[in-house]
Amino acid sequence: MKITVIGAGGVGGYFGGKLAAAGVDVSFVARGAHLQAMQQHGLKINSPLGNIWLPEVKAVAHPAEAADADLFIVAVKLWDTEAVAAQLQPLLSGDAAVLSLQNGVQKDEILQRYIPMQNIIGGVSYIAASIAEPGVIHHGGKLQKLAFGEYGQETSARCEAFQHCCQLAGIETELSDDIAQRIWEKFVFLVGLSGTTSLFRNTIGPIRQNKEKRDFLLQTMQEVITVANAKGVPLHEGFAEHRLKFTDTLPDDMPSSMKIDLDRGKRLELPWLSGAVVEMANSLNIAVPANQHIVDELTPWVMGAANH
Ligand SMILES: NC(=O)C1=CN([C@@H]2O[C@H](COP(=O)(O)OP(=O)(O)OC[C@H]3O[C@@H](n4cnc5c(N)ncnc54)[C@H](OP(=O)(O)O)[C@@H]3O)[C@@H](O)[C@H]2O)C=CC1
Ligand SMILES: CC(C)(CO)C(=O)C(=O)O
Repeated sequence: MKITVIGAGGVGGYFGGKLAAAGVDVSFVARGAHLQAMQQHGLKINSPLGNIWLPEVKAVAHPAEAADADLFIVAVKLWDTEAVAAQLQPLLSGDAAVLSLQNGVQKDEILQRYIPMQNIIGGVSYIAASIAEPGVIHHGGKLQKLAFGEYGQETSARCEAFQHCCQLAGIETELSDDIAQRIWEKFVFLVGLSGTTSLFRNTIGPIRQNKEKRDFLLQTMQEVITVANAKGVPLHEGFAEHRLKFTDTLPDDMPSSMKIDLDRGKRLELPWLSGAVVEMANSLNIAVPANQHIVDELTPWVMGAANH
């Protein structure tokens, strides 16, 4: 299977790098200093699961330069989804697949504006990773899992082929027959973690150890469940507690990707995270005060520090 990874940052650089290290044919679409570094020195991944150095990787500036892929993995920030979808539109032929590993419950709707539904595979990624410096990915903790699957279909040869590649690379995978549900399940946890770590400007450890902040984290996740249920996505009330227990298994120093963006003065994915919860809740006449508070407090930073 030939794979083109668009966005070689925390998610794309890590998972693409692991696949390339296992011998899978991977091309990376990157930009700026990161692209230059990858072209000159390859890609490094520093990970508690073992460091990787790929001295030579295929790194290009545009998906058209790596268009003969069976699978395109989208791993740019949500701000860039639409631009990438437009770049991909003329390149897709036959059953070439597009798999977004981005966060949130709206990414595939954005892709669908440009890409036929039959080309889209649903997916979700669990990892804490970021670009440490151009050409270098830092993986924090040991979490590294992908769930993916066809929408409305049990499985497919292309999903099975990708699962095989992930298995070769030692990536934990779940080939899901209900990927829409898995995306919402991740959304519950993600909105809690991204909202609280950014709001309190801290990693998960001190937040979950403080009763007030822990309660706030739980409430944030409960609100997502209320919205999900109102939209017909079945998540039981106890699921927030379940996810809170999951956060207890994470390393103390784990941030969220949005907290890292906040620290680095970059744009925040807030509009698709707590922002989306508030928007959906408003249209359903539901109160989501915890998520509203997160949105109110972080909105001044949403376009990055330079615009604050
Ligand atoms: N980081 C994490 O731990 C996790 C992140 N996610 C989600 O995954 C998605 C990606 O996040 P993350 O990996 O953190 O993002 P990063 O910012 O680390 O990486 C994205 C990379 O893509 C580049 N890029 C953007 N647009 C293009 C383009 N058109 N062509 C080529 N390169 C491009 C960016 O460049 P530039 O910097 O110049 O914009 C950047 O280098 C997000 O939706 C995030 O929420 C999900 C799970 C975990
Ligand atoms: C919560 C986490 C770390 C889990 O993968 C994540 O998706 C993110 O911070 O973007």
